[in-house]
Parts: sequence; structure tokens; C-alpha cells
Amino acid sequence: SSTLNQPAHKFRIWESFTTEIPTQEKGGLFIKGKAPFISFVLGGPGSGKGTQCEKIVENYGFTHLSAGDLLRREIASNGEYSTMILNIIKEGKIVPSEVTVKLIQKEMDSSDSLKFLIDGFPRSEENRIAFEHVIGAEPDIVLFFDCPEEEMVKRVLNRNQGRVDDNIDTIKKRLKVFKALNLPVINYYSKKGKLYTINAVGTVDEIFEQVRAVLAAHELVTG
Ligand SMILES: Nc1ncnc2c1ncn2[C@@H]1O[C@H](COP(=O)(O)OP(=O)(O)O)[C@@H](O)[C@H]1O
Ligand SMILES: O=c1ccn([C@@H]2O[C@H](COP(=O)(O)OP(=O)(O)O)[C@@H](O)[C@H]2O)c(=O)[nH]1
Ligand SMILES: [Mg+2]
Repeated sequence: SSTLNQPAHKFRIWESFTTEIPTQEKGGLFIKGKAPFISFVLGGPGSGKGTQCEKIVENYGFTHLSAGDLLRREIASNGEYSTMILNIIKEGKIVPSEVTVKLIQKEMDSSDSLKFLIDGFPRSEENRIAFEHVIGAEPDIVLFFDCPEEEMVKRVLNRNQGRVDDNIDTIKKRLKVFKALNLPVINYYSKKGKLYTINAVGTVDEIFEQVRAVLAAHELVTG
């Protein structure tokens, strides 16, 4: 489709105007001749991002990158940033963009996928800008799971995955951070005409029908 060709087309134009070798960070995906479709998946804590991403993967074969999962994997690896990341997650704050974008970049660069779901990122305008600079791409669409706070709190407290941040104190902090830092990102994509708001209340299947409609409009449901 024309959407899928767009980034590659842009890159070829850019390439013809410069003799410089692109930096390793910038546009790595395009250097490999790939022009993947990228969807960011946003919504407050417990809004159902991860659950719906799993459904999208099952049905349409996207590659799912959960920023939170990548950070939790990094904690478990006991690397140089493990303690720092753990402390930030416990406080419901946002890990420095440098760390998160690097983890996402590593996954994207080592994948041959042409369809990525980036779940729970960008969580701030700083995150968003860092992604644009480092990856050299913007999302094609942004799915926003819109859910009332009481419902999000209820779901997170029932999640039962042993997460250090699924307690009432941290949830309150995360909701504040969501409103202060993530809503501006959502507004940004709304103004750009890339935002698709999904009513995140209802059964998992009811919500997935709305997601399906958005993906169908982008011709992403065939393979
Ligand atoms: N539509 C839904 N109705 C009720 N519970 C849900 C729904 N979707 C997800 N959940 C549950 O709510 C919790 C949070 O969902 P999750 O997908 O982890 O959200 P997020 O990734 O946005 O934090 C999980 O325990 C999940 O099973
Ligand atoms: O890009 C990201 C994604 C997650 N987080 C941290 O990881 C936590 C859990 O994120 P996740 O997306 O897993 O939570 P969810 O919204 O799915 O409940 C967040 O509260 C943040 O502290 C972060 O700093 N940057
Ligand atoms: Mg999640």
C-alpha cells in the first residue's frame, strides 16, 4: 500500500541529496531497506494495551514491543541500569529516553518484521522526540485506549503479575504522570491526524472489534 512505501520513498529522496553516510542510529531500519508500519499503543496503566496487543499479534502477526516489558527484562538481567530502572518503575516515573529508546532500537534493528506495535511508549514528549531522532521514523498510527480512572485502578489491582508497581500508591503516581506527561503526546498525535481513540471499556472482544476496524482502514488485516 502507499502507506507502507512512504518512509522508503522519503528516504530515497533524502539519500539523493546527501553523500554523507547516515549515522548508525538514524534510520537504521531504512538502511536495511525496510520501511515498517509502526503503531504506537498508548493508554493509562491498566487500560488494556498489553491485552489488545496480544490479540493483534494473534490475528495479524505484528511484532509486539512492550517498553515496560523491555525495561523489566533489563532489570532482571542485572545490568548497569537495573537498579535505576527498578527505582523509577517503583515510583511510577519515566525512565530516561536514552535507555528506553536504545532497548526499542535493538529490538527493531534485529527484527525483519514489517509491522511493529510499540506498547506503552512514548510516555512523554521527550520520549517521543528521542524516538524520532534515534530511530528516524514516526508512527503511522497511534492507538489510544481511553479508560476511566476507576476502571484502570480496579484492573491494575487485580492484575496479579507480581509487578512492583501494581499497588495503590504507585498507581496513584502513575495516573498523575500519565496525565501530566502522556496526555500531551496523545494531543500531539491527535493534531497530526494519527490518533485513533478506542473506548477501552467493555469485553476484550468488543474492544478488539474497534481495533480491527482501525487496522482494516489501514489495510493491515490481510497479512
Ligand atoms: N476489557 C477488559 N475488561 C476487563 N479486564 C481487562 C480488560 N482488558 C484487560 N483486562 C485486564 O486488566 C489488567 C490490565 O490489562 P493490561 O493489558 O495489562 O493493561 P495495560 O498494558 O494497559 O496496563 C489485566 O489483568 C487484564 O487481564
Ligand atoms: O516507555 C516507558 C515505558 C514504561 N516505563 C516505566 O515502566 C512502568 C510500567 O510500564 P508498562 O507499560 O509496563 O505499564 P502498563 O501501562 O502496561 O501498566 C511505567 O510506569 C514506567 O515507570 C517507562 O519509564 N518508559
Ligand atoms: Mg502493559
